[in-house]
Amino acid sequence: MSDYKIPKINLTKLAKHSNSWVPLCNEVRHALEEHGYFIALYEDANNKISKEIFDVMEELFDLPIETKRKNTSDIYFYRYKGQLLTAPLHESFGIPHPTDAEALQSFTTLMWPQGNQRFCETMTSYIKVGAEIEQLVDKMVFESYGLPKKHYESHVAATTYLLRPTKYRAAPAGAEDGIGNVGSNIHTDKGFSAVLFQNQINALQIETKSGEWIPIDVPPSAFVFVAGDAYEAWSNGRIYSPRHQVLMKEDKERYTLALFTFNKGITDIPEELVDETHPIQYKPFDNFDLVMYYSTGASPMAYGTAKPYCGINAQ
Ligand SMILES: O=C(O)CCC(=O)C(=O)O
Ligand SMILES: [Fe+2]
Repeated sequence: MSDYKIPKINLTKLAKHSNSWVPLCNEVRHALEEHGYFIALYEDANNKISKEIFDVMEELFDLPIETKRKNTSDIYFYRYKGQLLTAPLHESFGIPHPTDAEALQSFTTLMWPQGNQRFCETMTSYIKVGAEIEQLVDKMVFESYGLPKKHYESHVAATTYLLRPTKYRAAPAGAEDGIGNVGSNIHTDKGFSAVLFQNQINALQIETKSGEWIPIDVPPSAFVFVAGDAYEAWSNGRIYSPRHQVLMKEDKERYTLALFTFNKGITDIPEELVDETHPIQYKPFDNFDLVMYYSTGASPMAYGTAKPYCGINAQ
């Protein structure tokens, strides 16, 4: 591997008026423009995320298959996925609007009609921290671009969350790399952002702009912030939505909690992000329609959807 350095940014105890705020905003923006992701260290989360988080995930995935399949939705990413031919190690759920206590409760009741208070409380401990990180990062990106406040306010008003608890089984012994050990096939994310929190099993790989695959070594209790296709389009192509995949190399199962954001309504490309060196590249777009476009097979899984869906002069 080249001398590539995984971007790591410490977001701990960031006071908006401290001297480090502006340089750190620039560092966050730079990481997302150059790498499309960064490892977020966020010690404010210490002791906030319940120690039982991966225990309740195990309990969720141990439910009978008929129960798990009750997690349905018209939206592709919002439902249970498992027993996939192309990613046999993968299983995941979609919990829409998890920041809303009632929505989380309704998922919980669907899975455990008798109730499961521990699941709700434990998940909430992650959702709060994940949303805090996502909001902080977005604020930093918008500020770093010097955008008028109204842009950030309308972005916040349009943000919706989706939590995907995901389990990857360990690959069978002797599994071939990229075939038998696939946890997630090569893809880009279709929303604005993903905040990932994993048990201590590494398996995520992210592609650099120059086509190199980097295995992401995530320090314990750190997060990975990944930009998606909607962030790329919104930023007029400045932010990079990296291709990534999950390849299971250790003989232990892996759990990830992925908190995604998708914007509702029409997202405009801020005119401040268009200039001579960055001519307009994307049309205003509907993030959920982009998801629909992708899920009906109009653009291949292994590539970004921003360009084909709302790119100007798309090929
Ligand atoms: O499990 C991970 O680390 C990544 C998951 C992922 O890429 C996704 O759910 O879109
Ligand atoms: Fe992803």
